[in-house]
Amino acid sequence: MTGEEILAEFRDAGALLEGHFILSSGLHSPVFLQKMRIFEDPARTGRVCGALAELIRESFGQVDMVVSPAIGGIIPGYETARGLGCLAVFVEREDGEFQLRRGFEIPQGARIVMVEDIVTTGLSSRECIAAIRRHPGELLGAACIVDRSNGAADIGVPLVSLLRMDVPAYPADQLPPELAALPATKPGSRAIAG
Ligand SMILES: O=P(O)(O)OC[C@H]1O[C@H](OP(=O)(O)OP(=O)(O)O)[C@H](O)[C@@H]1O
Ligand SMILES: O=C(O)c1cc(=O)[nH]c(=O)[nH]1
Ligand SMILES: [Mg+2]
Repeated sequence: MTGEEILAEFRDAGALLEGHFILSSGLHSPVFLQKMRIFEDPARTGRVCGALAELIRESFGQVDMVVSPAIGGIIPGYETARGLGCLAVFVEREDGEFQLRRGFEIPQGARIVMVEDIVTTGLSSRECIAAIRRHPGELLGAACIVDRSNGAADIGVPLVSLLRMDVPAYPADQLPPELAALPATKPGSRAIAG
C-alpha cells in the first residue's frame, strides 16, 4: 500500500481528527490519528497490517516474534504477526514502566521486530525497546503504521513505516493562539501531569 492509501484508510475510518490534542509525550497538536477507529474494523486492520508485515519482511527478513507496547500496539502487533506467521507478545506498564507480563517469554536468539501503531517523538518506542533488551533475543528493528516525526525520531534501531507525516506538535508553553483557543483532549493511555 502507498502512503496515500494508508492516509485514505485513516480518512475513511474517521481516524484523522482535527482539534487540540495532548499527545502521549505531553506535546500539543492540532492533528490526532485515532488508530482505534482503524482497529475497530478487522478487514481494514488486515489490509494495513498485511502491508506492514510485507514491509517488515522486505526490511528485516524472517521474524520469530513481534513485540508491541500496550495499548495501541497490541492489535497491530497481533495482526502484523499473522501476516508474518510469527508470535505476537506485548509489554505493558507496571509501576509506570513497560514490562513483559502474563507469562510471555522471549527465547534466546529469537529474531524480534518491535511494532508500534504511531511514532511521534519515539518515546514509547524507546521504552518498549528498553523492555525488550532486558530479555535475550535479537532485536532486528522497528516498524510502525505512521511515523509522525517524518523520519526524525531516533529510537536506536532502524525504523520503517507505511506513512511518514510532518505534523506540528508544540510544548504546552509554546502553543499558537489558534490552538490555545480550543479545549484540549488527551486520548492516549499514558498518565502525564496536567
Ligand atoms: O512516539 P511517542 O511520542 O511516544 O508517541 C506515540 C505513542 O503514543 C501513543 O500511545 P499512548 O501512550 O498515547 O497510549 P496508547 O498506546 O494506549 O494509545 C501511540 O500508541 C504510541 O505508542
Ligand atoms: O503522539 C501520540 O500520542 C499520538 C499521536 C497520534 O496521532 N495518535 C496517537 O494515537 N497517539
Ligand atoms: Mg501507544
